[in-house]
Amino acid sequence: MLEAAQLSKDYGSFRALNQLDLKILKGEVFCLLGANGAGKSTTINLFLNFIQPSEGTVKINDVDVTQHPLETKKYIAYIPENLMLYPNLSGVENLQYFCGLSGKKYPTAELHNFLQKAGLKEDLHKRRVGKYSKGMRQKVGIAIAIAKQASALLLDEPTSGLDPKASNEFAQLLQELKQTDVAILMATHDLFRAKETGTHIGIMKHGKLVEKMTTEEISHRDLEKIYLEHMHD
Ligand SMILES: Nc1ncnc2c1ncn2[C@@H]1O[C@H](COP(=O)(O)OP(=O)(O)OP(=O)(O)O)[C@@H](O)[C@H]1O
Repeated sequence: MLEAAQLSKDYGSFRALNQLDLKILKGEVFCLLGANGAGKSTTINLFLNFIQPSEGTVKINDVDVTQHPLETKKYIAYIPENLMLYPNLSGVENLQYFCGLSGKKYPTAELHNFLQKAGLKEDLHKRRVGKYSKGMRQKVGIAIAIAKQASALLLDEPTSGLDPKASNEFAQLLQELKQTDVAILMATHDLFRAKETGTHIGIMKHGKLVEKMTTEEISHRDLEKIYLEHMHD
């Protein structure tokens, strides 16, 4: 579970995040929409303990991220816009390395199994990651999340720059992960994917969550309308 309560972040006199209240349960995919600079990455970075809150609390599985950063890091997997992997190592070697960092050691066959589950074709497993496309690298990120048995997944614009097929595949993987009781927070500019993939949608503006809804209760067209209305006023 991901939880923010009255969470704010100030940079000097500038408030980048303003009193965010948010709860994402296991099996939920919360898609955070908003213009550039709205505070989406700030929110994700607070969950990751990359930055410290100015006010309020941020918790993962009921554990305070600021007070217990090492413990909460064990629960989470993070896929940024450009996942940093080692270009000279293969997909399976990268996976092995990142599993090792989180204290997990798997037999090689198991590592291949995780990559397979993440949708990476077998002939790519042993190829240098430097030759991978962005979509393939993102799949290694998903494999890391699966191997780590992460209970929370944070994604910052993971599909930006992916072609529609790769983006669709990525969305399907998230659907599968959702079934495994992971709480997912994804910052995105893609309204279509947010509606398709998310269980919940939030719209952020000037650091404030100005709208929160379930994807069930809203059509694509209405979502776009509500989003644009917020961007114009
Ligand atoms: N280290 C920093 N120092 C000062 N201001 C910052 C810092 N990091 C972020 N900001 C400001 O905080 C605000 C929120 O930024 P944030 O990166 O969270 O936006 P975002 O919604 O993720 O945008 P994008 O869609 O462009 O990724 C922006 O105005 C940004 O300039």
